[in-house]
Amino acid sequence: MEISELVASKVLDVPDFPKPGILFKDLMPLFADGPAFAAAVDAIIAEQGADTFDVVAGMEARGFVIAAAVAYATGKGIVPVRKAGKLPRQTVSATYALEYGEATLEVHADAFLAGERVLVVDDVLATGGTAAATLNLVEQAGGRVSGFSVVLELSFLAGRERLEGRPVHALLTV
Ligand SMILES: O=P(O)(O)OC[C@H]1O[C@H](OP(=O)(O)OP(=O)(O)O)[C@H](O)[C@@H]1O
Ligand SMILES: Nc1ncnc2[nH]cnc12
Repeated sequence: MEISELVASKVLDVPDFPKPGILFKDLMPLFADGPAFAAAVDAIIAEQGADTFDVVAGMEARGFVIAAAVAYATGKGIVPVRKAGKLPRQTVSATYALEYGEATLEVHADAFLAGERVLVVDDVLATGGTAAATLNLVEQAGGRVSGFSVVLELSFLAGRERLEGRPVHALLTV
């Protein structure tokens, strides 16, 4: 089965969550299925190339699931990009709008070596607010974004346009 079909078969649509009018794409069935989760992680690594990055960054919370698996499978480290107030040392931060609200993300100011190649991964690309903020934070903290992968892209929310021509890999675009 194609990876896009596999992902499609493991995503549940939940209407009106977390707010009326939002169609929430729930990826928990994909995460809970061992072979399907492994196939998704392997597909992200294959499309990016394991030798194209030095470290993996993932956004709290669902991005951590993918990022940790990609990091472990490739023998790289993981840098968590966290919601405000969670990191103990000096941070760089960005506030942004997402499909159903607003959030602030932070990363430690010394999280990356100068010029380190950083693969950014998340579960969903919706409006692109989270992704745009994260890519900027990685660069503010001294890293170089080598690629950005998501499991699922919601193209009707135009997240790609917000990323101003940066390449995005999605296992499934709907
Ligand atoms: O493209 P955007 O409109 O920014 O939306 C995408 C983001 O929204 C979700 O995270 P959320 O902030 O809901 O947090 P969670 O992972 O903690 O559930 C998702 O995991 C992405 O990070
Ligand atoms: N519709 C949606 N479903 C799941 N995660 C999301 N993150 C932002 N919008 C989302």
